[in-house]
Order: sequence, then structure tokens, then C-alpha cells
Amino acid sequence: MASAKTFTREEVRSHTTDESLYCIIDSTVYDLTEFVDAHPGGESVLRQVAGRDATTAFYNLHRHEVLSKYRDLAIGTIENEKPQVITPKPGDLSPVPYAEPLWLSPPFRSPYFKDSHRRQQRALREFAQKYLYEEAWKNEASGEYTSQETIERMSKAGLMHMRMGPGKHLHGVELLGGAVKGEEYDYFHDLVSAQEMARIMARGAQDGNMGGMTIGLTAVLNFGNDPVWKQKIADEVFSGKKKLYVAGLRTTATKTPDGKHYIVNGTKKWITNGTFCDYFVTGVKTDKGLSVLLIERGEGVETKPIKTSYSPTAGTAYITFDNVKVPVENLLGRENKGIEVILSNFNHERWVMICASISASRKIVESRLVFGKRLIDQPVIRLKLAKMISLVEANQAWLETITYQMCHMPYKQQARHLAGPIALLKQSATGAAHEVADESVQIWGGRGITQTGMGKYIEMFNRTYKFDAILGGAEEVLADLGVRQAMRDFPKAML
Ligand code: HEM
Repeated sequence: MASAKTFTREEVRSHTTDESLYCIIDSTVYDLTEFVDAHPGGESVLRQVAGRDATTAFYNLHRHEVLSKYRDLAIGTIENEKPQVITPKPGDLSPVPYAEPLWLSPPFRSPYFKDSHRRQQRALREFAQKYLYEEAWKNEASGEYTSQETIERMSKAGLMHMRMGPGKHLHGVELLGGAVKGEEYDYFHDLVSAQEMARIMARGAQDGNMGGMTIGLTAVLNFGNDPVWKQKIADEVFSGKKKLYVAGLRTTATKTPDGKHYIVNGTKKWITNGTFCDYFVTGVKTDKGLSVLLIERGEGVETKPIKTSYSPTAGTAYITFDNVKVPVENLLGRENKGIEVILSNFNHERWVMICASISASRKIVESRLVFGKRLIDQPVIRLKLAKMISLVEANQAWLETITYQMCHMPYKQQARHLAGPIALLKQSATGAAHEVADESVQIWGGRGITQTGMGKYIEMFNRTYKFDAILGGAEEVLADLGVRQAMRDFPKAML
């Protein structure tokens, strides 16, 4: 917040030297004297705007959030002028058209979302902006992993529990300081969680921030054979003390002669979160089929970081199991029937990816609308924006319809009736993300491939959106699955 002091434009014009260098941005006066040498964009650009109004120059290169971060440089405002740019408070909704889903955009209404969803949405947006956003973006640049302090803060707010979707594990848990009761958490709350987290737009950091537990811990909770053992694992992961992810299938497990252990050997090339995980939910080949084991990091488990164009902070790794001794109690589900474990969570996993992909696409539409004001004068740009908005809105509406079915179908029925629609929606959402990513760079030009400044979301989205088109089933596979599932219900009689 700028101090209450006011200046005339004439007064500011006299501060142009190294001893005292001011400029005006959005009717606010900034004293840049001490900042000139530290400015990431260099000193000469600031000297060029010394004593002048630099609003246009500033907003051509930076996101507004930069001014919030450097608010201490603001020393007052221009007499009889009011800043025009809105500085959002943590938790605020965006006033930009189509920047929020319709249920969050008055005067539109929704039959699906209730007060508890709105409370959760607001609390989660505030939490993400206050505690997750800055660190996520810092880690994207440095390659560091989410700090233990943040993980513990998330755990305390119930974010770990929420990531697993509705269920008994939420009962009695206070979520977001009481904004939602664990017992009332349904798939629309789950949608809110996935979509709000995606708005941080630092994709790798978010995946690295315990992203893997959504898939892996579900398998432990649903298929762990000993209630005490699985509660111990769940407590460790929910409290943020241990991290867990899913590893691959190119591994074999042979039982020891005394029947007490499996000996696991093999490798897996791509595993997100792998570098820092403590537990690996791993598909292994056993004598008569596929089985799933929870393997703890220890002797014989080695992870090596893999460099990706996607993100240095996601913890992507190559993992090797070399004669790893795993107790038989760590078997999830039945021996040789691991496919039940693997398939059981596919729908929810894909649905979470859809939520996030649509939300991130929407953030890109928002960026385009905010920064494209002058460009919007051109019909060709309006046409591109119309396409982007339509894709996002159509997929969101389809998502909400499917989510409603999820709220009213037992899990078995979901698997029977929703696998096809979820597969089709996923390929639709990631196909739309491809078009949104492409069009946004097309309109944005060089800034869309710049990692700093106002194009940073677009650059990040372009680098990472493709991940969703592959993860949990490639677009082509899912399209095929969707149609095959539909054909299963095709009437036998000739039409
Ligand atoms: C209060 C005044 C200013 C602050 C606090 C500020 C801060 C920053 C920061 C933090 C960056 C790093 C990139 C980012 O995070 O967006 C940056 C980059 C840059 N700034 Fe500034 N800046 C200010 C004013 C200006 C002005 C008035 C100009 C031009 C006339 C300018 C030109 C640039 C350039 C060319 C870059 C490099 C572009 C990039 O990295 O994307 N800055 N500035």
C-alpha cells in the first residue's frame, strides 16, 4: 500500500538522478533510487523512465503481482488521481469475464454448488495464494522441492486428506480451518480442490508437491490387507512425514522360500516425485500375473533424477530396484490380481487431471483477456478468444455433469457407466488445452515463450500441458476406450 503522501507530476519530474530516482506507475509514485542496481530488467530501463509515467512500459513487461511484491518502493500517489488497476487480495475472485467458472460468476447460478463449496473455494484460493504460489514459482526456477514447512502447513489445513477425494479418511478432519466438514466433502468439493490448486500455474512444482499421493495412497487405503498397517502408512503420508508415489511395471517379484518376503528387481524410467519419495506403490510381475506392492526406500532402492523440459522441481526420476526385500504384508490387494488395484482408481485419477487441465486452460484465457485489451480491437484475435472461451466453457459444463453423476453413483456403478464419458472428456479437455496453448502463443508472440514477466503462465502452460494428454491414458487410447464403452451398450436389435 502506497503511503498517504501525495505528489504533483511536476514534483516527480525532478527526481531523475542516482541520488533520487522516481517514476509513476498507475498514479502511484515509486522511489527506485535503491532498487535501480537490483532491478532484474537492468538499470538503464529505469533511468530511461526516471521522473516519468512508466505505466504502459511497466505493464508491457510485468505482471501486476510484481508491484505487490515490491510494495515498499511505493512512496505515495499523484494528487487528485486514483490508481486504476485492481490489486486483488488473497482469495478474491477475478473480475475478468470468463476467468472464473460460471458458478463463481454472478449473476449466473448453478444447481450443483452449495455454500460449503463456496466457503471451501474461497478458503483454498486464499491458502494457495498466501502459502503455495510464491514458493511454487521460486522452486520452478531453482529446482528445489516443496519445503517441509509448507507440507506440514498443507497437512494441518487438511489438504492431504482432501486430495484423496471423498471418503472415510476425511471423517473427523477439520478442513481449511473449518470451512468444510470432512463428512460433507463430496466430488464437487474435490473438483474445487483440483481446480483451485491448478490456478497456481506452476505445474511441475504442484506435481512435485505430493501430487503422487492421490493415486498411490488410494491404492494403500483401498487395498491394504492389514488395517493397522495401512493406517500407519496413511498417518505418515497425511501428516507429511513420508512421501509416496507410484512406480512402474517393468519389475519382477519372487517370493522367498519361507514365504515371508518378495525379492523385487527391475527399473522404471519415468516416475514423478521419485527423487524424494519414501514409499513406492509398485506394479510387479509375480509368477502368475501382476501384483502391487508398497516398497519402502531402503537397501537396493536407488533413484536418479532425470532432466525434463517439463520441470526441475517435480522430482522426476529413474528408479532401480536391486534385490529389494519387501515383506509380504506390503502386498496391496491379491497376489497376481494387481490389475484390480491398478484399474480401480483410473476414473478418479483421470477426472482429477481433467479438472486441473480445464482450470489451467481457463487461466490462460484470463491472461489473454487481461493483457490483450488493445489486441481485442482486431477481429481475428476476437475469433481466437471466442474459440478458447468456448472450449473451456464446454468442457467445464461437461465436467460438472459428470461430477454430478459421481456424487450419485456408488463406486462400482461409476466404473461401469462413467469410465467411457470420463475417457472422452479427458481427451476433449487435453485436446482443448493444446488449442488454447497454441493460440495463446500465436497471439502473444515472443512473450509467450518467456519464463519471466507477464507471459510466464503461457510459457509454463505450453511447456507442461502436454503431460495431461499422455498421463493416465493417451488421448487416442481414451477416445477409443470411450467409443468402445459406448458400443458395449449398443442395442442388439437392428436399427
Ligand atoms: C516499480 C518498478 C519496477 C519493479 C518493481 C520491477 C521489477 C521487475 C522484476 C521483478 C523483474 C523480473 C521479471 C518478473 O518477475 O516479472 C523485472 C524485469 C524487467 N523489467 Fe522491471 N520493474 C519495474 C519497473 C520497470 C520499468 C518501468 C521497466 C521499463 C521501462 C522495466 C523493465 C523490465 C525489463 C525489460 C525486464 C526484463 C524482462 C523479463 O524478465 O521478463 N521494469 N522487473
